[in-house]
Parts: sequence; C-alpha cells; structure tokens
Amino acid sequence: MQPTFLPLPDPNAVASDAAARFLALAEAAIAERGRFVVALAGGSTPERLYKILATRELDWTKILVFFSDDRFLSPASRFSNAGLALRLLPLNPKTTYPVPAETSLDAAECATQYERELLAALGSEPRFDLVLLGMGEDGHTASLFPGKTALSATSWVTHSTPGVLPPPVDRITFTFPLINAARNVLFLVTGANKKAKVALWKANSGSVSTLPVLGVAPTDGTLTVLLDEAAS
Ligand SMILES: O=C(O)[C@H](O)[C@@H](O)[C@H](O)[C@H](O)COP(=O)(O)O
Repeated sequence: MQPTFLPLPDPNAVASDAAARFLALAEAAIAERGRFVVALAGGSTPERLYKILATRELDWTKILVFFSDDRFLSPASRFSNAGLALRLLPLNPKTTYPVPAETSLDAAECATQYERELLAALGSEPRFDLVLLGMGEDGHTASLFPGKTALSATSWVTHSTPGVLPPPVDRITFTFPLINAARNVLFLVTGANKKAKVALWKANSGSVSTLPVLGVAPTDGTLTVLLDEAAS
C-alpha cells in the first residue's frame, strides 16, 4: 500500500485532521466490533492531537490504548509517551497499556512482557484499528531506527537503542509486522527538519535500513501521512 500524503497548512491543522480521523475510526470500530484498538505515539504533534481529543465525547472504556513505542522509563518521566497521554487524556486505566517498564529488569524483558500483554488483550493475530506514528529527522518511525536490528524483527514487539537521541535510554517498539497488520496507519509529520526525508519517502527512494518509514506498508489497511507545509 502506497502512502497517501496529505499536505496541510500547519501543525494545528494536522492535529485537527488527525482528531477528526481518530473520532470517525473510533465510532466505526465501536459500532462494528464493540471496541476501538489504538496505538498512540510520542512527540510534539500528538500532544496537540491529545489536547483536542480531551475535549471530545469518546467512550474511553471501549478504547484499548497501547503505545507504538516508548522509552524504558516510568510513565512518571517527562520523556514517557504513555506519561504524556495519561496527563492529557481521560484514559481508562483498565483499557490502557503503558509499556511495563516499572516491572521489567531491562528493555528486552519489557518488550517481551508488553508483547504478552498485547496478545492477551488482542489475541494471537493482533490487528490495530489505528496506529499513530511520527517520523524523526533521520527517517525513523516508532523506535525503528536506521541500521538497527529492530528493523528486521519478526516478533510483534521488540526493544531498540536510539543511539544519541535524548534521553539516551533503550526503547520498546512495535515492529513492522505489527504496524503493517493494522487496519489504519496514520503519520503526523511536522517541521522543516523532516522535509528532506519526506521527499525521499514520496519518491520511494532508498531502503528500509536507511529510511525506516519505507517499511510501513499495511498489508490490508490504509496508510495516510499528514504533513504540515514546512515538512511537505
Ligand atoms: O519520539 C518518539 O516517541 C517516537 O519514537 C518517534 O518515532 C517520534 O514519533 C518521531 O521522532 C517524531 O517526533 P516529533 O513528531 O516530535 O518530531
């Protein structure tokens, strides 16, 4: 599935568009299957999205919330993606699954444990209704970084090392097989520092190893990339 790139004026427009899509998909999934299974992301654009979603009518008891990646840190950390979502959204604790950093010895164990929780909640062929993602300046997505072994992981969840990105802690991340099984994948990409990689992505130029976003290709789902003007 080739991505649909949608240029929008600015980060606020990206967040508003993403919120409208989130609401529509949630409504449809709850009507059809009784629940909405979503993976949230980290970063600055999701923050705007979460602030909008917090003002909308959503039945969070029917929304299963996972995280497409996170740091091996407690949600209390300001660098935790789960922490950000928990601070901004009225999430239901019973249907929210932060990575279990506090009960794991290291990121590898945390990834294994997270996969176990995910399979227990979603069954042996996990399929997200919506996976939210961002893209880093180096073309990484979730915590799938250029040149790292996590790019070829065949498990549903794995761990990875970001290299020099702050803070320099290990990460837990969805793998391509899990992302690509989703019904819908939605990227939020903003900022001029992303422009060069977006151009390569649009041209489908390079390899997954050098430009990890190229590895996102849902088998039977939609792939939409919302871009602000600076990134597109
Ligand atoms: O930071 C994270 O939690 C994610 O690992 C990462 O993949 C992020 O989505 C991109 O780096 C884009 O982040 P921004 O949208 O903040 O630029």
